Amino acid sequence: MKSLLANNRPPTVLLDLWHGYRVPVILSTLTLLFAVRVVLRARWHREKVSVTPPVGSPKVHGMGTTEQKSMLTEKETPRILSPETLLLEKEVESNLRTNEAPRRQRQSPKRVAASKIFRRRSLKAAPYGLFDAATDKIQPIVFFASVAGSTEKTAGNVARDMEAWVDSESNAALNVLKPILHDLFYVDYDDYFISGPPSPLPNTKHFYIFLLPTYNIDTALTPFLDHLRETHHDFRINTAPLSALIGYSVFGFGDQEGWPTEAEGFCSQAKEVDKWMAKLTGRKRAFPMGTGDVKSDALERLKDWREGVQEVLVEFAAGKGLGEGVPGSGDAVESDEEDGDGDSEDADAEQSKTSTSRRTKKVPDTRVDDVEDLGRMVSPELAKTPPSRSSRARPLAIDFTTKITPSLTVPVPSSDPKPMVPKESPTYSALTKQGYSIIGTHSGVKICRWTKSALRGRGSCYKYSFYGIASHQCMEATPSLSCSNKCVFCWRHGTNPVGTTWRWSVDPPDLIFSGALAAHVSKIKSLKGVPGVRAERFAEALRVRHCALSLVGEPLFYPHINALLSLLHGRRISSFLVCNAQHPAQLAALARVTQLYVSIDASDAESLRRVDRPLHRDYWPRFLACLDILRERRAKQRTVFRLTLVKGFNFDKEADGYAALVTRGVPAFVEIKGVTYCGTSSSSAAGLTMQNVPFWEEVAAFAEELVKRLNAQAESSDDEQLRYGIAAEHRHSCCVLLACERRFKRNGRWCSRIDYDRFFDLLEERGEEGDWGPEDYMGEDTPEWALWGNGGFDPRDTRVDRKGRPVPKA
Ligand SMILES: Cc1cc2nc3c(=O)[nH]c(=O)nc-3n(C[C@H](O)[C@H](O)[C@H](O)COP(=O)(O)O)c2cc1C
Ligand code: SF4
Repeated sequence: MKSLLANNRPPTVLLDLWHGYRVPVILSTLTLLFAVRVVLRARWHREKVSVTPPVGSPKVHGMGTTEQKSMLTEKETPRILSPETLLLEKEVESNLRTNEAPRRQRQSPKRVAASKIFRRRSLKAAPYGLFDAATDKIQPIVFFASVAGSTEKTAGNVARDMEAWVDSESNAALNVLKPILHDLFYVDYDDYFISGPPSPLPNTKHFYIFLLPTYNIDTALTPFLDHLRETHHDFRINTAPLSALIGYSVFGFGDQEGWPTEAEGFCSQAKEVDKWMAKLTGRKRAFPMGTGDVKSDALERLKDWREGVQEVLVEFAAGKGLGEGVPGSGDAVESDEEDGDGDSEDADAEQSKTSTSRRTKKVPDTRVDDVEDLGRMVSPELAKTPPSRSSRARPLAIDFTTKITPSLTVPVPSSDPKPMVPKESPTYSALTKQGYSIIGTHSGVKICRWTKSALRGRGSCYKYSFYGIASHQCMEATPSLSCSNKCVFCWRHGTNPVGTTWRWSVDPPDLIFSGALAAHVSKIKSLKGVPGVRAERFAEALRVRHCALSLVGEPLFYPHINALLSLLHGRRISSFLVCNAQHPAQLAALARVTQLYVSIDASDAESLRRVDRPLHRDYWPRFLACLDILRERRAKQRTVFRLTLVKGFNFDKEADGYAALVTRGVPAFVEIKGVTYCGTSSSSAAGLTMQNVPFWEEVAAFAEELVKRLNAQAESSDDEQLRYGIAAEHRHSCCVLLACERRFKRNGRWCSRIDYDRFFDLLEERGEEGDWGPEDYMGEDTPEWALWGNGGFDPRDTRVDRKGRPVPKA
């Protein structure tokens, strides 16, 4: 054993050495290994960044990947930038122009890093969103996306056109900068779509413009939409992180050959971007989204839209901001609830009661502006009695409604006449709260729900289906808020003044005309941010083409009604005037209107008293006199009886009575419409509930019944003028149109529409008293979709329910 140990001496020495130095050796080795690992790790990371581009990035020339020609032009080939260069580029980013080299692209869904929220703008807290016209400048940024290249090309043209516009002499003083063009595939979303871009120059405020195609397949637009959605849903980011922008607008390109309607996907991605941007900017849609079909009208529509956006920029530059009124909405589908409050007598609140369900509505209005109303509210009995003279407001001035005079001379008002609706009166505040603009002291204008609906492509009123009235170009107005009836179904009970005489000061017609037009256009402008408003309809809506003098009150009450009509016609604005058949003298002296209506709310005296609750004691003779005037007028005017059916009040067994009235007045048309329940206190006091609203089937059956009786009379009296037929329907507002067959059927087809241009030409050429009549300005045939049995909904539009959801086609 000893010899073995002697022979093994060297290992013992090694062991001793190990024991003596093992601690420093182990420590040195560990240190060395750690150092090698650190170095290797650092090198590995650097290589990964440069060799493998982020997922979805354009592939880089000379980096071991192939070039993607379709997405990248030569100029746009990304460079690998040093951190210093990146910083520098960030600073000058806003000044980069078209064809800027892309820095980075994200195509994969965005991952939210915890640090993201604390970036830039929140710390800088720039006074964004507020635009100071004296010091600030607007920087438009045109973002586009393109796969096949057409949008890219168009976007370049848009940027150039805008640049030329900025450079033009007339805009020299505008503080709008030349637009910057960005391809959405290459911008870093975090830079532009979390808190708005950094502003390298002081006082620069950004305006985003989007030009987007739609693809129903995965493209680089998909991650962009994901980014917008995720940013909106990220609870750490405030609800409107892009409110720093002064505004935005979107234009979508699509193909209607493959995707004919929006419901079928036309421009759906542009619509999505528009929706998310509304949310992220806190409703800063500055101009309605435009759309264009690349195979037909895209360029034309784009031009109109661009000009609209430029107008908005001019307004911004002048310090007017997004303008007054509706700021738009971030809601994906906006409820139409606001519209359900009964916008107008003419509003035709959508009520197709084809189903069996009956909605009940609470009775909202308890305002009392008139002592008469109070009495009637507390006592339904009192409501049935005509008002006593003593209960009427004094002073009783000239009752011009009984003054038989062929001319509409201004009545001499009582001494010291007062304004009908003074600014400080409760009536004024009640009406303005309901959305009326009061013009002068006795006139009003209001945007009806159909105008809004048509702007959004959600359907027009029955007057479009029947007569071709473009609802978005229609102004609903009245020159007299006062009325001599208190109809049970009137929307405005308790808010509009009543009386049989004009006892107020009189405003001149030009004040009413220009005031109404200005108020209407300003209200239209305030709708530009509302979701779904169509750019082309918005642009058209700024040019008023029709005026419905039927809002509330009695237009014939206004002493200068003829002068007002002549102002309208002078601007080639058509006039549909609805009167309550209580002012025969004024009706007899009325100048030509495009279409003249008389409300026929009952078929006999007792029923008329219950429904219209007229203030005139001799209401029935007045009513009949008006029918006789209409008969006289029928060769010169398009005359219409408007029947409003109220179940339990005026139509259950009255077809014979109405047939007799039609025989007396022989109107060109009879409109039959189910009442729209307005739920006001006075209507409930009169005993009106939802039960009084007829179903569509009931209205349709009544129309058929009336036609049968009229045609029987035509047979028995051998008078072809009494032969009527059902020319059209608008089922979703429960409305049917009867027309005189002899006059309004051409080659076996109904033609209820109007040639408005021809009407104005005839008025100019042959004059007011000239020998011309309705047949001379008869328009196109009634469209197929509006004919009896076809529903009457404009196929260009999309029907929605009250929550804004598309209604499936029947
Ligand atoms: C595969 C494919 C899917 C498309 N999907 C839609 C669609 O869902 N809705 C639509 O309106 N247009 C659709 N289009 C039409 C494009 O949006 C339209 O051609 C657009 O101009 C393409 O723009 P770009 O050339 O800039 O990529 C589609 C086109 C293609 C080729
Ligand atoms: S006629 Fe004009 S105002 Fe009347 S509901 Fe139709 S669009 Fe509105």
